[in-house]
Amino acid sequence: MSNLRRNPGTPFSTDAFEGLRINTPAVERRAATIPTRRSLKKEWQAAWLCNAVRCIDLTTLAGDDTEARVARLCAKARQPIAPDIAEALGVTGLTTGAVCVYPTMVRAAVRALGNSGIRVASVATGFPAGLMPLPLRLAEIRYAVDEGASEIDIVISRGLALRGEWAALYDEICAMREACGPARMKAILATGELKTFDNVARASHVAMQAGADWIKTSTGKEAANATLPVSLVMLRCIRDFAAGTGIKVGFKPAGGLRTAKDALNWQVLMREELGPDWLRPDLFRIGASSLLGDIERQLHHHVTGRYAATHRLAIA
Ligand SMILES: O=C[C@H](O)COP(=O)(O)O
Repeated sequence: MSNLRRNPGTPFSTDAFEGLRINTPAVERRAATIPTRRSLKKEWQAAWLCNAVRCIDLTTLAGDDTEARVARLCAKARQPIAPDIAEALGVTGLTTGAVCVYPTMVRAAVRALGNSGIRVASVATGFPAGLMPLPLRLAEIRYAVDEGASEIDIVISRGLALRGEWAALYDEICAMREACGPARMKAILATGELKTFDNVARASHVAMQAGADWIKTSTGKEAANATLPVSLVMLRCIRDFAAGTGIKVGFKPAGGLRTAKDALNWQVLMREELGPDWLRPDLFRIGASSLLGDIERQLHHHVTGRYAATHRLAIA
């Protein structure tokens, strides 16, 4: 995975989204075709599922998180599928892309992951609501980076987006990007709270202009999480931003992704909208706390012809 790719950002400009009007029925029609576009069978399906594992931000963001739970999660990130299944698939060295935790759990994750190369992502900026004074949100980013996080998942101020205060939103995200220092930044738009696709598109552009390395749909705590239509809107913005600036920004759907079929659908969407470059972990992450179990189940079925007993799939 490249450590070098960063989005340097661009000056703030409303040109990219001023006259923008998203055609909602067209977005919904196109998104509805995604699950039907490719029939991924047998070896192909197994390969795509292994790629999904590589791109997972294996997540625990619960009020009762403990260092012991984070250590178990990290063990799962290091060995996401059972060794016998990995061997039968001819896959070696498979890990998840990152683990994603609260700031106070970063140190435990760094310790548990050692020199595995798996990145530690931390949410910050008053996740999930972001309703804290800006200096405190920036201090939280710095704390997580000091603890060892190499990726920071910030939440945007939904109020600024809902009021159309795009320049103020840009300034805030720029300050967050600066506070991240060397850590790469994912900007969570919380699309379920932005009301319209037009707002989702505008917030996507503003976050990319402000230097987000990935744009991310949801915290997993909103009433509406990642959907294919909202993802399609964000991917079209990523495509336009890349066309206009030459800068490739990554995408992270998150929240409510639980099934192997979800993992396949989102990869098909990425492939169709942005091409194969965007199927690598430096440009694509799937944020999920309970997706890996079903992927493992499907891989087990692929190898053995039967589904594994639940106790074999103890976590995630
Ligand atoms: O960033 C990741 C999300 O919090 C995960 O949401 P989830 O628990 O619905 O998978």
